[in-house]
Amino acid sequence: MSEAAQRTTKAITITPATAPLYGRVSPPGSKSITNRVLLLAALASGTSRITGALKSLDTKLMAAALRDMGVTVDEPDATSFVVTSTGRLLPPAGPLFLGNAGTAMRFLTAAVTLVEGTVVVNGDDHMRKRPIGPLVAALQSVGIDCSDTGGYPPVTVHGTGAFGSGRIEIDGSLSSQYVSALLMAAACGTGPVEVALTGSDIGARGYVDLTVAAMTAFGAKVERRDAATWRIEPTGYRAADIHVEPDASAATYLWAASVLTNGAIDLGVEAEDFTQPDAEAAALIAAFPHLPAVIDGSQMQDAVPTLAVLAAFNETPVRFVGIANLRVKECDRIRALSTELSRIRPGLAHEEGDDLIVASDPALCGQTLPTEIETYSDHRIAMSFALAGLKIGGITILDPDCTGKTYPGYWDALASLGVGLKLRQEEAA
Ligand SMILES: O=C(O)C1=C[C@@H](OP(=O)(O)O)[C@@H](O)[C@H](O)C1
Ligand SMILES: C=C(OP(=O)(O)O)C(=O)O
Repeated sequence: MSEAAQRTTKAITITPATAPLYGRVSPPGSKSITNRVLLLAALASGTSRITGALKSLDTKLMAAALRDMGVTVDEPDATSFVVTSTGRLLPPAGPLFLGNAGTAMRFLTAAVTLVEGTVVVNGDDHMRKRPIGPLVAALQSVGIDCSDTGGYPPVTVHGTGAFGSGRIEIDGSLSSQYVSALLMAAACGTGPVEVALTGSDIGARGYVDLTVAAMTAFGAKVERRDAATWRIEPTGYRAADIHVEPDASAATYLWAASVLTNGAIDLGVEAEDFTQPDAEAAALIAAFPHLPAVIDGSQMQDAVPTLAVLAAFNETPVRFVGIANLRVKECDRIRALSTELSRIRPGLAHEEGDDLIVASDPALCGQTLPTEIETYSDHRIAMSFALAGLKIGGITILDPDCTGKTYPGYWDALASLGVGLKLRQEEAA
């Protein structure tokens, strides 16, 4: 956080919607796809043009890290990157700083094995609490000289300029990003690489599918041998021109705002046209206020905060299962959702193991319950609880700028739909 930001505290209070929300809001480009194609373009020799891209903190951190490794990343407009590279990453002058951008941190931890030299990959205080040990162990298992800090960042990698070849096993249960990271680096191997899952099944398989699709667009050859194994040929990557689809996780807030206010927000893209896993949440959101009694969040993890806040206004309670790895996202989201929902109304949500149960209370609509929502520097907590403010008076979101991680224009988007927002900015004590 900048020094100036540390001196001031910001908060936004949402005015409940008194009429259905109608209008057109285009979600920003997909964070997951943008950070994949930025890296793949950097690993390709030539010039790649990326349009429809997300410009947010997470993608700016990825772009900056690539520039630190000798890649030319131009930004001709608000939604484009033009990446020119030799296909080789050069040793950076200092540690790579990746904030709390999980995709940048995990993807680059594997990619910098392709650098001839030592690279330190680090993040902010929040990132240093997000596990990376399984990915480092997998890299070590194929002879890559790297180490983490007690299973967490910073990671130090002594790269040799190549990824090697053969079979690499990875426990992806904590993060599918570990799998994606290995797959993308593997195409730069000295021979075929086989990536095999160990441990329990991974959630968010849809993100691995995103990775394979992005790799293929840049000329890689990936064969899925079975549900837990991929074979990657040592093709390297060729430059490509890519148009990034809108962000499906960002779309969930707009879909939820539509159903909460009985409105119709036009996103300019249909749910079935997304390739990202969170688009699966569209059907559930459309079922509101008759959400099912149990929702398995494992394949739509980033939509769970949206769905959990929606569940507070559902006709019946909802249990969220398959969400254990929400504990190691930007914050412990299970704890954050339970705590902040119950801050609105005691007992509105609680944890049972790694399940989240939302009691649901449609009578909350129309009440005024002044509540300051702690957002834990988590963009999805901020964006999700803003939805509660559409139905309950007095909902204030603390540190609203944290939405800049993936959706800098979120508050402007709500305002453009006629949502009343009151900004409070105070000099920090
Ligand atoms: O691969 C990706 O782009 C992502 C994978 C998911 O993380 P994990 O696989 O770490 O759960 C998701 O939560 C994140 O927002 C983006
Ligand atoms: C978990 C998320 O992002 P990341 O893991 O890329 O930091 C997210 O965007 O919800």
